[in-house]
Amino acid sequence: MFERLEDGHHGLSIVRGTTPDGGRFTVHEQGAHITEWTPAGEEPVLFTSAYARYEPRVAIRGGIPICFPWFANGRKDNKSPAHGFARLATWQLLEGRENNGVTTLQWRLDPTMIPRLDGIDPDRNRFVLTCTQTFGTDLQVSLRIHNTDEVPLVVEEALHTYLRVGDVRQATVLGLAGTEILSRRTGTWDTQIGPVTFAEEVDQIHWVSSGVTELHDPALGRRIIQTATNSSNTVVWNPWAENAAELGDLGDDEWTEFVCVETANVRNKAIHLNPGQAHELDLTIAVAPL
Ligand SMILES: O=P(O)(O)OC[C@H]1O[C@@H](O)[C@H](O)[C@@H](O)[C@@H]1O
Repeated sequence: MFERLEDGHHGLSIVRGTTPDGGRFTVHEQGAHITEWTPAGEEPVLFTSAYARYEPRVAIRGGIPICFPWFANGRKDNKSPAHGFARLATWQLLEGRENNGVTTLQWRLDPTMIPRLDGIDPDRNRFVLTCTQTFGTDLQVSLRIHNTDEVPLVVEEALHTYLRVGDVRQATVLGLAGTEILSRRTGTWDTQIGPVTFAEEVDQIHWVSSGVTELHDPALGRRIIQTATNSSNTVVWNPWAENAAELGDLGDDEWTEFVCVETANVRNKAIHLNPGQAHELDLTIAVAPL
């Protein structure tokens, strides 16, 4: 069961629903942004800040922001807003349906739907972005970009998943050993040895070949398994205490409660599409006991 609530949450429109087994989800139309997913019998899987701002054209801290058509400030570090405009735009709900205990929502965005885009991205191409979200015992998210222009299109993208943990200091991310890493803090390259652990700020882009990561969370006694298809990068981020204190939309202690493990195609792995071509990025999130 789901319902669309116009101005349903601090003046923003949302789709909110439950699955027959008792799972819950919320999606904000701004950004087609999943802000809650709680499968039946589980703690919430996604972290959303208690201090998140819910205002038109302001990014929501938590959940799954969709970063598009650039990541951070873009490949040349000269774009704003950070992480592109898709997370600030109001998407159109194309369809919602329920089938065999799962709910599927399909969203659409094209550049004509974004106010004042000329000031943000004067060089944009025409494209259609579709996001399909399926809520059941797993969560599936597909992001499809279709180049509807007559010239090639190059875009970066990320599903910037904020995963909720009991205590980041005990958490580890497996599945990235041996990958090349670019530190966004220092700009240096390295190779990941063993699992990613957290003892200070972590902000790094991995170049991956396998699409499977596992976040181990001893404090909540669970694993969050993410399986990605057509993704060449995984970004791992936790701001740690000092940086968190500078983020007005994050509580001073909330940095302990999440790890971002982001499914992405960025930098030299940006998506190149000829006219008429399409690309689909797929992610499945599942939870299991540790
Ligand atoms: O504050 P924002 O724009 O949502 O970005 C949050 C973080 O997103 C991560 O993906 C970046 O690697 C970090 O550098 C950044 O700080």
